[in-house]
Amino acid sequence: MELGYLTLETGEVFEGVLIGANKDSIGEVVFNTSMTGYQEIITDPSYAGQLITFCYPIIGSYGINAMDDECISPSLAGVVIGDLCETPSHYQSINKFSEKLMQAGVPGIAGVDTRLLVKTIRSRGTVKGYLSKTKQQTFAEDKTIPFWVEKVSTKNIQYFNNEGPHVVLIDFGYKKSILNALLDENCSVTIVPYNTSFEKIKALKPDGVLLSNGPGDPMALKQWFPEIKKITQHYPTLGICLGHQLIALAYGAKTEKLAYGHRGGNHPVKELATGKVKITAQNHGYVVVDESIDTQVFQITYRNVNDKSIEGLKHRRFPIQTVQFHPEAHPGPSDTQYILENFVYQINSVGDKRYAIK
Ligand SMILES: NC(=O)CC[C@H](N)C(=O)O
Repeated sequence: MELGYLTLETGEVFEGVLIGANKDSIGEVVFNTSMTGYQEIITDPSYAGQLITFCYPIIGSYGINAMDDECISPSLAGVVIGDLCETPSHYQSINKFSEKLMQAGVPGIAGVDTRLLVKTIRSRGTVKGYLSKTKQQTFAEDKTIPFWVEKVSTKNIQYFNNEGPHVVLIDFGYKKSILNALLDENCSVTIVPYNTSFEKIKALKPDGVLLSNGPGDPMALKQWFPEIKKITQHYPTLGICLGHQLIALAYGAKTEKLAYGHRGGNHPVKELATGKVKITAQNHGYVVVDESIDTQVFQITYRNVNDKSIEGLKHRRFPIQTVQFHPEAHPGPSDTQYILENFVYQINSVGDKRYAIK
């Protein structure tokens, strides 16, 4: 085992042993508080370019299975973990965590005092980190921010036929479990690249449109806001995470970066209509700014219980709903899975009622 270092741009150095792909890596150091679901997390395209620190102390204990990948080629910058388990025990396990990283070309560092690292990020805010065999003395001033959505979005249109309503899924870096949730609801799904125009989407004759999650700053997609607005005005629409932010921006709202983001499977969110609190899966660094919402146009439907930030919106005239959290719940909890079911129900009620409602 070779020693390695995670150097933060603020100067702190964390020592550990290198695991996974043998390469240096630079990325935004973020942390995730989920107690399970490391496989789904490392394959979630929304983490593109980020170094994920797992708060849960042991990673790898139930191995890697054949079903839970969220994408084919993981795009995260690397992982930072406490204890690495190299002897997984689960009847569905086909691989070890460290082998999965190696195969995916993702570097990592284990044996790190992740509790101290998370405390550091919480006091400093999200910082850049450098993962390497050596301690990094200085950080090169690299001002170019990759356009991650373009890197992870599909290049080709993909079709999934089913008996139910036809949903166009705009891929900003979609998680496979969003597609699976739609297929479970009997939908036909067409996955299209992030930059598909309104006219092209219209030609596909959708019954509804879903704007997916995805990596990076939503403002990187500024030039597409007018198209997004047009699309949402023509079809029942659901926006998830980045999709939620893009719809808010397309209607003139603003987004801002959180100090250290919301990432984990235990984030409480209040449904304002009922006062009920749902425990949600989250993974985002940006939020929609409260004061920037035109409340004549959008109703705020959900709020984060911890910091009161906006977690959901509903258009007052058009059938548009958005959520900042992840209703596909992969990894869980599944408290808000009904949002995807309601979306399909809404498509059926808005449409020509051809389809039986489950
Ligand atoms: N999961 C997502 O869609 C993340 C959205 C966006 N990239 C953010 O960090 O806020």
